[in-house]
Amino acid sequence: MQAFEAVQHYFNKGADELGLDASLRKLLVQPERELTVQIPLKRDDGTLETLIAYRVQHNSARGPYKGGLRYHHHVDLDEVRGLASLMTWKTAIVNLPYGGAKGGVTVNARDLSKEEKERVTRKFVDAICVVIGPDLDIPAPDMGTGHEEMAWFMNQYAKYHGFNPGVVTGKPVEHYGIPGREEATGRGVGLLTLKTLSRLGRKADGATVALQGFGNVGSHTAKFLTEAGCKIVAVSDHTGARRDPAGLDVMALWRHTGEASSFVNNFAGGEAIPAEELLELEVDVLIPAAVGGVIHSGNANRIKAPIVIEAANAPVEPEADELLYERGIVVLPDVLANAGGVTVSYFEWAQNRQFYRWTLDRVRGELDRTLTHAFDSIWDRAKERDRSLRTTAFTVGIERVAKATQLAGLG
Ligand SMILES: NC(=O)c1ccc[n+]([C@@H]2O[C@H](COP(=O)([O-])OP(=O)(O)OC[C@H]3O[C@@H](n4cnc5c(N)ncnc54)[C@H](O)[C@@H]3O)[C@@H](O)[C@H]2O)c1
Repeated sequence: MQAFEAVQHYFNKGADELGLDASLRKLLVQPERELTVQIPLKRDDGTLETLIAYRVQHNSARGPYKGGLRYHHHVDLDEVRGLASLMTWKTAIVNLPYGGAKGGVTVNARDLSKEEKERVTRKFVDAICVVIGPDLDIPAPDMGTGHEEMAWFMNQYAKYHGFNPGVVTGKPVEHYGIPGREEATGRGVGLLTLKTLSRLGRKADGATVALQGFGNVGSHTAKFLTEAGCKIVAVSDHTGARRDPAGLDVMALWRHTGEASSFVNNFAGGEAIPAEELLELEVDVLIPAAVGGVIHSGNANRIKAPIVIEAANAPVEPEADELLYERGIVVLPDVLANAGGVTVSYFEWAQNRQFYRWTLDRVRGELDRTLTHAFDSIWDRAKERDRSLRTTAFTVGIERVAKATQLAGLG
């Protein structure tokens, strides 16, 4: 199933719960605006390459559009559309005053030098700056982008519209960013993993975890869960996977992938395993934190973990989601599990608009409170109505967006 169709599938299940009529469904499903642009990239060797980039603004009923920028070679319009609509439901589910958007450039970020990345980012801003702004659409990091790209983004935007740090979130802390944004998505994933374990009567201490992806989200999730007493027994990235039933040395892996800029395949700890095997290990918790579509109808019946936490966006395909639900496997959906990033982005945006600084303690406290509230209400409602966490989360999000749409009128 294509990315946008998959989100529509989940949307329809939530809309069915609410008895939403067909005309309102159509309005809420269609993106409000889609932009496809070209990015001329002058390579370091002087050659010219033309890249394609997208910004999809899905819905703004509850506030300015909000969503990340992805630099990845698989990016296409359908994927960006799917991810943009996912953001609409995510911001509504955690009750942030935002709509949903997403952007992306079809390019392998690892093939670009730092200078080339900067040129791509600035050209992207040149192409989309008319539809971006602190009250209009606020990008953030996603796969292949981080705080450096956000700093270039803000700087380039200022050349058109003047200084305004609230145009983008995920900026460096020293440059109008907020402490705790870098760790926020992983911290949120970790926090909600602990809550899921606790609601299922399982102990965090000694719980075994397999983690796919060791980028921003995966590495911070691993650190948080290790500190909470969990054992990260397997980790993978795009180069390979390592396993140690006694628990991998997560901080050594941090140094290896961070300071040493290396990859999982040549990490000295544990033993190498085929990357696909990681998903099928007998562990307490499986956390896909890399790309979409990794759990599908072909491998869903081989998943042995009783808990799957969707740290990545859309890692479980809809057919697989049904199979896991039938087997009693608890899936914490992406729209809730990885909402920590956009939540702290909201704090950063609010801080920028007030020219005020938050402390790390305050950021963490408010993040924990926001996610706990969303998690508890969705968990309780799912149990009361005997629905999956995903369908319940979508129901809550759709209810809020539909209400805002109706209250504003169509005038
Ligand atoms: N960064 C955020 O704040 C944020 C917020 C919400 C959701 N997400 C989602 O989380 C996921 C990861 O984002 P990120 O920011 O950590 O990206 P990143 O670019 O920092 O890291 C991606 C990681 O995934 C690995 N990877 C890529 N392909 C793989 C494969 N086929 N198998 C195993 N590993 C693979 C990479 O090697 C890398 O370790 C994405 O789905 C993203 O949309 C990110």
